Amino acid sequence: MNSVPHAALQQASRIIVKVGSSLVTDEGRGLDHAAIARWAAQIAALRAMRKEVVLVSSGAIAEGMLRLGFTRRPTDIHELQACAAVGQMGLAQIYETSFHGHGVKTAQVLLTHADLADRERYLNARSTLTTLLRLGVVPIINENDTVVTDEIKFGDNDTLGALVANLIEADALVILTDQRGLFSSDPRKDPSARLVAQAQAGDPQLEAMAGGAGSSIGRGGMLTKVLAAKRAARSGAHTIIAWGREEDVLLRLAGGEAIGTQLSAPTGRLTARRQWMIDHLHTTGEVVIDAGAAQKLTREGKSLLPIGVVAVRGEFGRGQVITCLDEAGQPLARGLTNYTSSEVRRIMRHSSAEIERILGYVEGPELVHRDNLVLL
Ligand SMILES: Nc1ncnc2c1ncn2[C@@H]1O[C@H](COP(=O)(O)OP(=O)(O)O)[C@@H](O)[C@H]1O
Ligand SMILES: N[C@@H](CCC(=O)OP(=O)(O)O)C(=O)O
Repeated sequence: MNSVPHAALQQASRIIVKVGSSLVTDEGRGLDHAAIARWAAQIAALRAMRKEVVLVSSGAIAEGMLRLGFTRRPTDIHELQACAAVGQMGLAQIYETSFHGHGVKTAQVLLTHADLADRERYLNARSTLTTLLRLGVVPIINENDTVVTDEIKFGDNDTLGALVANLIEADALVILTDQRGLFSSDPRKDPSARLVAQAQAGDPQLEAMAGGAGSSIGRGGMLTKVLAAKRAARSGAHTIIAWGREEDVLLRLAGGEAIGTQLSAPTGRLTARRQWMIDHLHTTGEVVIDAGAAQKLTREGKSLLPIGVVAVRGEFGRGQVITCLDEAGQPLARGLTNYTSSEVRRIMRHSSAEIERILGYVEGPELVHRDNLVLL
């Protein structure tokens, strides 16, 4: 056991756990009920510690191949999609059953890269996932293989895990795989390979160490995991790569034990988000706010509510960066808007309690939440 503590999971309150195909399907032999039951028990225990967990599970294609009698991975994309559709039924069923035993509800969420590239869908996916978490549900995510073609396909679920970590601003991404972590070279090929216990996510040396998938079941190998860690770090999430069959791996990580490889994010989440907004030089929309709202934003660290808005300039969509100006036209802040320009024109000068009556729905009481706001 490594004596250096891994604080990432101990301190995390929102965690993405990704499990690879070879683990889930016992190297393609079929869904590994015992292993899945162990992860479900651990995730239920993490939830009892008030940690929110999202599970990204691969294995649909491998399980579908088995169920449909393919002995080799099909090369035809539609056969692969058919396998994924069949196998996904098995995944949904086994996760639902395994978590049910612990009184935990699960939800199936199938996503494509295009869903997260489109701002509107991105925001919807984010709202759905955070709502599920708030309701105490464990979302089980996989790629929506049925509708993807090569160019819009997530190459792998490691990337999907990182995108989801970015999407809901998770604190940690745990990638469970069939090796004990990242080694200095592929341990299947190099018996002298050494485990890397800790490194900075994004360190270019890691990419040189990581090779492709060592089995015919997995897809991305270690390279996609190292790149996923780099991507997750952009929103401040630390990544841990560990062996999924390690006893009580999630619970021990949550206890601060060093298991596998920790790839730390160099900057905090808010710094990264705020940097992104500051970098956003050209905003298409502006809102003019009254003196009271300006005071709340600049002096009291509060969110911007629709009641403080006196004018809307330009057109903007939900989730876009807008500039907040005072009544003299001085830019005060920039932030991500929860409402479109036409919605703001209808709800400005109204209290947040009136939003539902005016629009028929509520995206949130704030026009720009404090966490999504940067002062200029
Ligand atoms: N530097 C490395 N350290 C550890 N494993 C590596 C390395 N380079 C390549 N690999 C291979 O990556 C494989 C894990 O990736 P993959 O097969 O895609 O698993 P998963 O299905 O869990 O995503 C390992 O079995 C191993 O053979
Ligand atoms: N959506 C695919 C995921 C494929 C994939 O990324 O596999 P892996 O490299 O094992 O995580 C499936 O469920 O089979």
